[in-house]
Amino acid sequence: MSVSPIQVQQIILHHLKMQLKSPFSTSFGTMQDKEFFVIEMIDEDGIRGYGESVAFVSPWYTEETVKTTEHMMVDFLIPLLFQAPINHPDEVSARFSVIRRNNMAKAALEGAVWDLYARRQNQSLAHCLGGTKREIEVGISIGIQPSTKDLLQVIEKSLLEGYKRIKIKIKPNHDIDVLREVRREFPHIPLMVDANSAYTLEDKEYLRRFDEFKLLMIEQPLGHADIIEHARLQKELQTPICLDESIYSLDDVRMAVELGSCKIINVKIGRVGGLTETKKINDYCKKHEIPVWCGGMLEAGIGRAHNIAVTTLDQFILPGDTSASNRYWQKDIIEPEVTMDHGMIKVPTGPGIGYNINWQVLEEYRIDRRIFRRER
Ligand SMILES: O=C(O)CCC(=O)c1ccccc1C(=O)O
Ligand SMILES: [Mg+2]
Repeated sequence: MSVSPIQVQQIILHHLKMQLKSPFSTSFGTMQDKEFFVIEMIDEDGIRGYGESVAFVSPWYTEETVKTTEHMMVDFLIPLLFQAPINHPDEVSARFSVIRRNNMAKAALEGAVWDLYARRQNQSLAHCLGGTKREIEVGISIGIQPSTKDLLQVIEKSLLEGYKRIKIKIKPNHDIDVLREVRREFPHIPLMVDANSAYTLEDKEYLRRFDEFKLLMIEQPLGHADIIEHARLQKELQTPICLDESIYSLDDVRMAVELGSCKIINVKIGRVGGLTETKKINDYCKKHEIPVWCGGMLEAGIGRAHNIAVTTLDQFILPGDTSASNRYWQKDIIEPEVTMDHGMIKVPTGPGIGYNINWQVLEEYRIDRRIFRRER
């Protein structure tokens, strides 16, 4: 165990490209694979911490991309980390605050600092964050399927596998008819929808019809940056609105809660800029009795492990999108892989993220590697 400051000596960016087991479709389009960086961070004692970037190749979900992530890390954020020792990972977001936004780039590096810190303490990341759960509940996010028949089959299979709640992606002309059939087949399952910003306030009357399906929530129906119109919509809906794309920070959460724009928050570590900001959102939402859950970005094992750790925080009271490794991957880059049993994932207790890197698999998927050293 070490209480001395962390001096980051070396950062290696492993650029990976992994094929999804099956394509994932949303209101924006279809993804066949995931490209991202594994961040390997090494301190003076040779102890290593790992992070994973979550931005996609194209900026459909947020403005960040794989390329902007690399640019931000290489030209701005990594130099800031080398500049001075870090007493505690909570300092990293403050140090990064001289750079505007680019939250996913920041979170990827900050995640590696947290893992490194936890490993130096010989404690689990979940413990270092203040999380207490020993296992977490797992929901599934099901992409838009070729037909409703396919969707019903995927739902059936997911229920048999034990998932605790079902989320389906919707878009205009692929919503109420689909929901009617899903509810006919599965009248009582915990069900929610995610629109990824596919509607506008002009659809208000139409969206009110969703209330009859007794959904747990409707995720991000309106504009990706909108807070005001979601507040107008929430007043008209019984179904709770959950914000995803609109939430970049604790300040956004505060505005949304104060204006009544949503009743539930989806937190993605990358979108809000890291684990420290996630902790703050957890604490604020606890005080204001707003349920929180952890969203997913089709992460490989390292990102998945960070999601598991953060879901152990006390206000993460709804099942999230973080599933087992085999939900998306033929082979994951960690060992052991993340597994699910009866809709639950056991939180690892080993140091840091609690999983080891499977280097053989990682190297199979690696398309590039860049090494950065601190100048003395
Ligand atoms: O299973 C996952 O990792 C999350 C799936 C998902 O819903 C999603 C996947 C990619 C981009 C955005 C979203 C979303 O939550 O809106
Ligand atoms: Mg979403």
